[in-house]
Amino acid sequence: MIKVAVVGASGYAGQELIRLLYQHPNVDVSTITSRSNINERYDNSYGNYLKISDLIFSENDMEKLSEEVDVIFLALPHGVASNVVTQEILNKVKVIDLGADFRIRDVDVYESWYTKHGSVPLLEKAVYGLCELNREEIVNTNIIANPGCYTTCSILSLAPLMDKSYVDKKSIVIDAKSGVTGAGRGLDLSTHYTEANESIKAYKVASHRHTPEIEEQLSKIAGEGIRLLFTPHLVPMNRGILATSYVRLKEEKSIDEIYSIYEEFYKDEYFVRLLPKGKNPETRWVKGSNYCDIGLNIDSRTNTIIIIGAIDNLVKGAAGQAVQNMNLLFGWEEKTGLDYVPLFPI
Ligand SMILES: NC(=O)C1=CN([C@@H]2O[C@H](COP(=O)(O)OP(=O)(O)OC[C@H]3O[C@@H](n4cnc5c(N)ncnc54)[C@H](OP(=O)(O)O)[C@@H]3O)[C@@H](O)[C@H]2O)C=CC1
Ligand SMILES: CC(=O)N[C@@H](CCC(=O)OP(=O)(O)O)C(=O)O
Repeated sequence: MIKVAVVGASGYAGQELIRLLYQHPNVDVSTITSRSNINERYDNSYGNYLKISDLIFSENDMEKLSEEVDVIFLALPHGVASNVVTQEILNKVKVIDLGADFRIRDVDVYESWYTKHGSVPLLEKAVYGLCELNREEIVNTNIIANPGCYTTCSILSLAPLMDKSYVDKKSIVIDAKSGVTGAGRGLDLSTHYTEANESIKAYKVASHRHTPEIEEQLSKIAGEGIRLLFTPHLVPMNRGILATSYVRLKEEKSIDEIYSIYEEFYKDEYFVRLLPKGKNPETRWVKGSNYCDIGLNIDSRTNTIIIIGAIDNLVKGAAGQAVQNMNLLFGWEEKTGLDYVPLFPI
């Protein structure tokens, strides 16, 4: 049994992590922290833990935690983690950060989309924790940058095509939709029930911070700089991301050819479910699970591949992927504690 701490446990991503960790056979959630709920019971914040957990919030004290646990999960807003993680802490404990602070290797890019980075030397030690692509690097690090929700879905949707010369890599467009939990539990008028329900809107058009994260990872596979268009939308559902990606072909290809590429790329991936030809994912079939469902289509009139990806933003897009990363770090089977049938109906 290892001991873990969840910092930022009062938020949605932190809660989802604790829910998954409670069902993990090798883990004891020994400490949960927050700034605003110190000394309060967890089941006061989240009634789903009644009679299940006696956990009490403590303060965010990284030094103390690094002496007490084997893994610290950080589920904090952007810009906080890079000011609390130090090399001294990483010498004692493994850190899995669910935020964006360690996701982008190029500090200038990070600072132009986010804020000043608090620990630049640690950036090159951090590994981008998209398990399906970076398994070998993940097992050898003490600091994992868990990918963002939109980015997980988009990168898994597009990765198999990135080294193909017949794909026009300047043509990529990603149109993505997210449920409202993607915005966290904090109060914000745009995620107020009456503001978000019965409506769909695009937001942060041509300026969403997941754009450079997707570009950096896809560029690594392509071996050239990728520039793409990414437009997120808020839709009135609790969980789920659906990303529709469009990529032009330079020459004609059949759906069978493209399908074989994805089949081969993901043949050993437990959490990627390539749907049969002619079918496309729906967020309702992945809710509460760590699966990423992918559907493939070709529009022969415009010679465009249309890839549809679906994940649960809180699971494969955050907490589930963080547990998958922990499993890799400790040499456990990757699906340990994550092997659930998605919840339906919900
Ligand atoms: N929601 C999602 O679908 C996803 C979220 N993530 C990432 O996970 C992280 C947490 O997101 P989420 O749970 O949604 O957000 P929430 O707003 O729901 O939770 C944020 C948490 O951070 C704490 N916090 C807020 N401000 C500070 C601060 N300045 N210093 C220290 N702690 C602070 C909050 O508690 P308190 O105020 O009590 O300290 C709370 O525990 C973010 O980085 C987000 O990008 C990643 C993928 C998907
Ligand atoms: C609906 C909604 O607001 N979603 C969030 C993305 C949440 C997420 O996963 O991104 P990070 O991990 O990078 O925060 C947003 O667009 O900012």
